[in-house]
Parts: sequence; C-alpha cells; structure tokens
Amino acid sequence: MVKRKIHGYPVLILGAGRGGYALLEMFLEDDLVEVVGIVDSSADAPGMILAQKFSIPIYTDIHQALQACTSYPDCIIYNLTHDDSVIAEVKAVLNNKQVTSGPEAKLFWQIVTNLKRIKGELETSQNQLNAIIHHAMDGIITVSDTGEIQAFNPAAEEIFGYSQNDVLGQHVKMLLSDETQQAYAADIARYLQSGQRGSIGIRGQEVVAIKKNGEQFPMEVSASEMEIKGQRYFVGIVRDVTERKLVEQKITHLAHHDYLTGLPNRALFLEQLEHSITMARRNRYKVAVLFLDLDGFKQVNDTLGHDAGDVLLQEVGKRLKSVIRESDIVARIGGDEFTFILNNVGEDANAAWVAQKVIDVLALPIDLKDQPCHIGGSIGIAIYPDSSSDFETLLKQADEAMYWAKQNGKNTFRIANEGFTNEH
Ligand SMILES: Nc1nc2c(ncn2[C@@H]2O[C@H](COP(=O)(O)OP(=O)(O)OP(=O)(O)O)[C@@H](O)[C@H]2O)c(=O)[nH]1
Repeated sequence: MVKRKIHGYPVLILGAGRGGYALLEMFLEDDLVEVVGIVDSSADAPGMILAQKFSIPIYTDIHQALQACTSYPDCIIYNLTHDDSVIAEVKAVLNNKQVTSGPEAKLFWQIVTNLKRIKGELETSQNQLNAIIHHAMDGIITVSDTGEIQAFNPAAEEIFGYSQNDVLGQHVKMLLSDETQQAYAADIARYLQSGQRGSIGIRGQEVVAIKKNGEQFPMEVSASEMEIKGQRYFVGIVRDVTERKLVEQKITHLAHHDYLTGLPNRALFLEQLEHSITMARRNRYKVAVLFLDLDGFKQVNDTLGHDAGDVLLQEVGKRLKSVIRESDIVARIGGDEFTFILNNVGEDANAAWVAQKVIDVLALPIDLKDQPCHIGGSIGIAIYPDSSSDFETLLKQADEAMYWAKQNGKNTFRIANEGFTNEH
C-alpha cells in the first residue's frame, strides 16, 4: 500500500462481509476516520465492491494489507472476519498491535448506528421544519436581540418585496414605519432590561410596515422569543392585512350607511344624535332634529318604476347634503324618510329656516327618464332641550310633527310642542 495523504484517523478493516461493509459505510460518512484498506479473501464481498467505488485500496491477501499498513503506525485495525487466527498474524507483522474485534467492534458499530439514526431523525425533523418555514403562507422573520434580521422566508419576501439577501444582517427597522420603529425599540429595550414582555409573545398585534417600494401597509405580527446557545432571538410571524382591513372597513361602512344614497342609516343616526345631545348638554346649546318624509314619492315609483325611484332618492340625498353645514348630519332612515341633526342651532328660527331650504330644494324638478319630475317634502322639527332632553323621544316628536305637517297640506314643516299649529 502506497502511503496516501490522509485526513482522518487511519483504519484497516479485516473482513468485507456484512459487518465489514456496515463499518466501511459508516466510516465513509465520517471525516474523522479514513479507511486505508479493506481485506477479504473474496474480491466480490460487498465491502470490497463498496470500497472500490470510493477508491479505497482492497486486498485479498491479509499479509499484503498488513504490510501496507506499516506506513500508518497509529492505524486502528478492526477484525470483522469471525476468525481470531488473524489476530496473531497482525501482531506478528505490526509489532504486537491491538486488534479491535468481535463484540467490541459490534458494540462500537451499534453505538454509531444509533447516533446515525438519531442524526437521521434530526435531519428529517430539520427538513420538515425548513419545509414548513419555506412554504408557510405567513412571513416568518427571525431577529437577533440587537435587531439584525437572521432569517426571512419566501412569504416574507413576497410581502415586503425584498429578497432574503437584501435583508439578512440588516436592522429590522428597515421593514417598519417610524412610529412602529419607536414602539418596537421601546418594547425591546424594556424587555431586555426588565423582562417586561410588551409586544413580545403577543399574538396578532397590528403595526404599520414598509415595503421595498416605500409603500406602507397594515401588518399583523405575532412575536415570540427563543434562546439558542444562550443567544436570544425574536421570531415574528407576519401577515399583510391590507385586504382584510378594507373588507372590515367596507362591512363597518355598510352596517352604518344606506347602500343607495351612502348617507348614514338609522343606527348611525341614533348613535350620532345621542352624541350630539351629550355635547349639547355639556356645552349648553340647542340641537334640532328634523324628520323629512317625501311627498308624492310613491307615484314616481308607480309611474316610472322602482329604478327611477332609486335614482330620485340618490338625487334627494345629494340635495339634502347640500343645504346643511359640514357639522350637521343627514341620514336616510327608511324608504323615503330622511332625518337631520342640526348641531348648535341657536334659535328655533334657524331650524325653521333650514327646513324651508329643504322644502325649496326638493321643489326643484328632478329629471328622470328625460322628464322633469316633481316631489315635495313634509318636515317635523323637535328641539333639544325645549321639546325633550332624550334623543329617542326627540326623534319620535319630530316624526309626530312631520305627521302633523302632512295632515296640514304637505310641503311644509311643523315644530313639536308648538301646538302643531304654526303655519309657514
Ligand atoms: N325606489 C324605491 N322606493 C322605495 C324604497 N324604499 C321605499 N320605497 C317606496 O317609497 C314609497 C313610500 O311610500 P309613501 O311614503 O306612502 O309615499 P308618498 O307618495 O311619498 O306618500 P306620502 O308620504 O303620503 O306623501 C313606497 O312606494 C315604497 O315602496 C327604495 O329604496 N327605492
């Protein structure tokens, strides 16, 4: 055997049957050991064939192999031949060298096989974990306790528009808006100092993040901490919630607004009226509630159809908005019923003046299907605190006053608690 330059501990295997093959296979995977030869009387033994594939010297003559092994004085010899007579031969050639054989080799082999199995299991679970991180729908970002990005999965690349190479080693603040950065810095600093958790370990916290193109977006983050070899890391599972927020906003809007005119609906009107009354009580001013029911609307529906009626309602909505102040509110609370809140209205006459403006603006013809169409409106007015101090009662009183206006010839208004007798 020509002395080769070897990198591991030199080993000679005697016997290339099942045991020798397994031992060789095991050593091939380990850099610590270098098999310098394998011996078997049969050149077809499985270990001999395997050794050839890896250019490991093979010997059919044990004497020759031992001679070659003299180049490696610290060589370890494993006997897997089940033939103890070879031991004497080794000792004769290699100056009384010890041979590891039989049960020792088997025990060693079993220990290594176990370690190999554990390593395989670890590799499998590591691969599974990597696959989960790689294919996760959510972005997964690992950050060191100094804020450096350590891992950035494909979903995070997709969310932010950065590639992993763009961000690894960079500070995580590059992904966050200014306010979020400050909140994050404060939380982490507090946590590192005092162990107070803040946002760490919190599920589903919403922050404002920034994409590579500078676009800001709402992001949900669940952050948690882990420790590897005494080093602290933070793992953030992140999700772009732009779409979800838009849907939520739409649902909230739909729940509070009339789909046809876009005006507040009954629920939002009552909420805002309650708020207005609270403010008026605190600031000692008057609030007027107007209740408008269109006159002659049914006929539009009956003659021109429901679609034309819808268009009319939309036009009415626009006109009503145009006659009130920004700080006032008009809502559609039923079919052809609209209600108003006039905040800080001053004198009752101002409420009457707005009611008249509404009547006037409704009196202008509305073009429907190329023909001018005429409608009107009857209005009831209730005033806080004169009529009532309760918002629901105020609305009821305005409704009753509107009824009174209808009974008195329509296209007019009445103020509640004024005996419903004022003609205008
Ligand atoms: N096009 C349309 N019509 C609606 C809608 N909601 C309710 N209506 C109709 O509005 C009409 C309301 O009836 P009324 O208040 O009696 O109609 P009116 O002709 O104004 O009667 P007065 O109030 O007595 O003057 C009914 O014909 C309803 O079918 C809607 O969303 N679209």
